[in-house]
Order: sequence, then structure tokens, then C-alpha cells
Amino acid sequence: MESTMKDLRGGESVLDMSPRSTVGGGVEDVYGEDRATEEQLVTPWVSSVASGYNLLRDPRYNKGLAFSEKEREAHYLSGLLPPALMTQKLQEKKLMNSIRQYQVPLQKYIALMELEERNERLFYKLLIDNVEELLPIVYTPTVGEACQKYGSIFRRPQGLFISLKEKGKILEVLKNWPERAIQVIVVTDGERILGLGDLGCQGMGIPVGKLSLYTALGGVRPSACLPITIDVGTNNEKLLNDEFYIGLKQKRATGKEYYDFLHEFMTAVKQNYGEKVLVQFEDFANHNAFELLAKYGTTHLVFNDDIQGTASVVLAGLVASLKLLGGTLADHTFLFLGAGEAGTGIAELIALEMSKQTNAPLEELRKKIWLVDSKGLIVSSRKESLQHFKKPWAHEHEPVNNLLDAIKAVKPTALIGTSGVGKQFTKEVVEAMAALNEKPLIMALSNPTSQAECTAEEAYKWTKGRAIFASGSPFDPVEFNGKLYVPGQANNCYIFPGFGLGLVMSGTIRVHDDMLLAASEALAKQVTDEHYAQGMIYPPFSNIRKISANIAADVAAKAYELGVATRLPRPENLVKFAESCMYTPNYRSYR
Ligand SMILES: NC(=O)C1=CN([C@@H]2O[C@H](COP(=O)(O)OP(=O)(O)OC[C@H]3O[C@@H](n4cnc5c(N)ncnc54)[C@H](OP(=O)(O)O)[C@@H]3O)[C@@H](O)[C@H]2O)C=CC1
Ligand SMILES: CC(=O)C(=O)O
Ligand SMILES: [Mg+2]
Repeated sequence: MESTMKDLRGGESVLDMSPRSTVGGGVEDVYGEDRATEEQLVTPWVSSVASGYNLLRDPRYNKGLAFSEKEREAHYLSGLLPPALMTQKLQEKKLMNSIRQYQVPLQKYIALMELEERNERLFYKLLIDNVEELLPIVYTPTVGEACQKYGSIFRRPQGLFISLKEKGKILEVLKNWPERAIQVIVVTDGERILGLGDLGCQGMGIPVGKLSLYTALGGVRPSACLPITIDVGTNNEKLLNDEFYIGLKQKRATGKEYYDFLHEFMTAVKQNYGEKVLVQFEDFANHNAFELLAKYGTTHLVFNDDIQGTASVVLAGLVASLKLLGGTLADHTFLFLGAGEAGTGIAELIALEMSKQTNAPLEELRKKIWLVDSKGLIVSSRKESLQHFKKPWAHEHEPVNNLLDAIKAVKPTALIGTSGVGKQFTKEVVEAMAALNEKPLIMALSNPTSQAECTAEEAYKWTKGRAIFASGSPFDPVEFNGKLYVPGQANNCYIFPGFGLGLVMSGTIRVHDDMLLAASEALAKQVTDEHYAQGMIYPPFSNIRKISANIAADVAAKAYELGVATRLPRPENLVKFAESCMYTPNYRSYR
């Protein structure tokens, strides 16, 4: 009976290893339906075997023309499909041909979302086999445009929308979701969607996109992933005045009302899914992000991708770049444009890693790192008025009010853009870096492409090919003076899928900074001499599942070492174990 339940839910159960409360027959009583008294309300969920027309309409099981003759016969599909038979490989070829015909990236995005709604395994097969081509569609930059236009491209709702209307009833809302064995939730409140600002409820494209990468890049099965958008209103006037806006038409709730609502959500999540569900905070504004992470970091398995995932991926790129630059991390000086979640998150992890390497105090090492915000260089005279997460970076220095002067004052070896504002690394700025450094390290991390601080071409051209460059959104390779330069994509999507897999496969209950360092190191190790020869400081995405398995293994190893992994005994070979846990989208045969 238990195996039938698993089959019906469509998942490989390898990751599903937590002890469960079961009643007669071993069927889970996750929602307490069997324990409920007559007065208690339960959700009347049913499981049934799909066949015939319904089978073709069920994205989890639909295979389209890949249903065999035998399956067509056995499952009442005769006549519902044209006679041709196609392999999954041929279906993939056909779909890639048709996607490539669209000129507009948003059309490709819509085509892929429609495929996901129609045939989930084929969607993931396409994504995994064509990751470098399709990542810019399901993820940055196109996902940003999709969020901006979400109202007009919205067909069928994806994920869970939890709005203030559901206050007091969030647990019930969670129970409306058809899957119970959830392992990863990505949640946003839509206030800082990439560098595009407050997109309210339309931010749903981000959790949906991130979770499709959890599956494609990290192998967490789709049924275990839950995208959630918390709708507490929006301060985006354009959306508030748009008759087609899909969210709550009110200003954002703040203060106690906001935090009480988020607390109800976090409590309901733990109550419904237990201790080991990973909650990834995504694209919250910084005035809430740091506080939520600090508040729930001690009681829940939470991870802030913008603060922690970004820090881990950038640290990996910096460690790898030392092979090209020489020296140790502590020999370098870092300057950030942007002192928010990404900027201060990265800065803190660099300082932590330097401190581990040198045994010097963190406070001393922070002095190697400088940040510029919208008011200029962060210096001690500004300390009183700074948000708490900027205060550790207020070093002794006279005020400097623009980036170019900050470069001249600080003389950085690495310049990192995390401002969310495009084109801030002007020709003068990049040339100033090139004047100071033989090989200036330049990272333009802001997303989507429109918000990148500079393009790859500008970085190579303005440094006469001397820059080591990486960006948050992808740029094509650039030919300069007859040489081909391959820019890296410093994006947290290198980290979070493998990081999350490592946590869930080991049953880890809390995230620790040492796990971020382990993930960083695992990623940096994947850069080979061949990559360095092309100026790359990240490995290519074509290898991402192997990279994710290695990250997962090292994160899990750290969790076991720290005593926060509950899946016992510890598997001996964690890389092999990670690989065995990963979802693969090949079709299954139906009896
Ligand atoms: N590549 C990747 O993997 C990731 C990229 N990002 C990208 O990084 C960007 C920032 O994200 P996040 O840190 O969360 O955002 P935040 O809002 O937390 O921080 C933005 C920071 O930039 C500063 N800033 C804004 N405008 C300027 C300006 N004109 N000059 C100097 N500083 C400025 C802000 O200053 P002030 O505090 O004074 O307002 C603030 O310190 C986004 O575009 C996001 O897409 C984020 C996460 C991951
Ligand atoms: C990549 C990412 O998480 C961001 O830009 O917000
Ligand atoms: Mg983000």
C-alpha cells in the first residue's frame, strides 16, 4: 500500500526518509485526518489512478506521443492520440526546434511554462539537457520580464498565494496544496524582485523559477517543491492602479502586522511539514530580510538566498580567481557598490573565510572590505544613521561621495556591483580599476541584465582585455583583439540547488555559516586549468548536476560534523548518495 501511495504521488522516495506517524497499513496521517474528532475539520483529499483523457491532462504522468501501444491500450488512450509513437528524445528535439523559432525570450518563457503544465518530465528533460540555453529563459534575465508582465501572461496559478486575507487561516491554506511531502519552500513577499523593485504578487515568477532550478540543477523532485508568495500589499503605484493587477490592492503591511503575519506563516510551515522542510527566503527587501533570517535561523531550517547563497557563490569565484590573480584572500582589497543584502552578505562571508585562513580577528579583516551605498562610501562618521547591517563596515575614513573617488581612495583589487542599478561601472570607473591593477577583478552582479553595473564587453574593452569578469545575468563570450573571453555567471543558482539538496538529503535541521563556506569551496574546486585558461572563474553550467552533487555532499558532510544532520547512519559516500537522491526526468513505464 505504501508503495502505491508513493507511485500515486509520483516521486522517487529516496529523499523521503524522515520517520512518519503512520496508521494502519502504513499510510501517512500527515494532516491528522484519522486522528480528527467529528468536530475537527479535515481536507477531503482523494488519490486516484489517472487513465484515459485525464491521464493526458495530468502533467505529472502525461507522456504525449511517447505512450507505447501497450500503454495506450491499457490506459484507455486509444483514439485520444494520433497513431505516431515518439521517443522522449524525439519529443525533446521537436520542442527545442519550436522554442528556437521564437525570437522573443518571453515567448520562449511562455512556451516552457505551458510545457511544464502539460508534461512535467519533458519540461525538466529539456531544461537539464539544454541548461545553458534555457537558463536565461526560466531564470534571469527573462524571469524578470515575466514578473513585470505576470498579469498579462498569467494563465493558470502556480504555487501558493498567501495573502493578508488568509490571516488566522494560513495552516488551512497550506493544506490546500496537493502535495504533503514538501522538502523545499521558496517564499517571497515580492518587495525586491531582482533589481526591479516591488512587484507585489507578481513576484511569484521568482519562487517558481528558483524551484524549477532546484529540480533541474539540484535534483530535488518537483512534487517536493513548493513556491509561495506572501501578499501583504504593494507600494508600487503602477500596480495599485492597474485594473488587471492580480494581488491585494493596498499598501504594504509593515511593522507588527507584517511580522505577526510572517510568524503565523513560519509557525504553520513547521506545524504542517515538520522540522526538516527548508524555507528559502527570496527577494525580500533588506529592511525585513536580515531580521527574518536572524529570527527564524534558530528555530527553523531557513536560508536567505540573496544574503547567504550570493555570498557563497561570490566567495567561490574569488577563491578561484586567486589562481589567476595570485596571493591569498587577505592580500586583496574589496570594494562594493551596494551595501544591502547581497553586498553585506558577501562581505561578511569573505571576512569570515579570511579569518579562518589567517586566524586574525574578524573585525580586523573587515577593514580589507569597503562598501559604497547610495550616499557614498560607508565611513565611521555616518555610523549613527546607518542600518544595522552596514555598521560593521563603517571604517575610519573621510567622507567620499562617489564610486570613482572611492576607488581612488581605497585602491581595490576587486570591484563588486550589488547596487541593483545598471550602468554604474562607467568607462572612468573601469579604467580606474585597470590603472590600479594588472588584472582587475570586476563583478557586475545586479540582475536582470538591464541592471548589470556594466556589460562583459565593456569590462574587457575598457581594461584592454585584462579584466577578470563575472556577472549575475549571463553575457555571451566576447572577442577582443582576436582573443575570446568567456565571462562567468556569478549567480546564486550555482549554490542553492546543491546546498538545499545537501540539507534535505541529510535531514539537517539548521543552517550554519560553515556550510556556506563548504559549498563555496566545493564550487571553487570544480574550476579546472582548462577553465582558467579561458579566464573563467566558475565551471560551465553544462556540468551543474555533478557540481550540485559535490556541493550537496560537502554541505551534508559539514552538517554531520556539526551534529545537525538527523539522517543516520551517515552514508559513507556522500557524493554517490547525493547522486542517488537526484530526480531524473526520464519517462517511466506504466503497468
Ligand atoms: N548575482 C546574484 O546571484 C545576485 C544578485 N543580486 C542582485 O543584486 C542587486 C541588489 O540586491 P540586494 O543587495 O538584495 O538589494 P538591496 O536593496 O538590499 O541593496 C541595494 C544596495 O545598493 C545601494 N544602491 C542603490 N542605488 C545605488 C547607487 N546609485 N549607488 C550606490 N549604491 C546604490 C543601496 O543603497 P542604500 O542602502 O543607500 O539605499 C543598497 O545598499 C539586485 O539587482 C539583485 O538582483 C542579488 C542577489 C543575488
Ligand atoms: C539571483 C538573485 O537571487 C537575485 O538577483 O535576487
Ligand atoms: Mg534573489
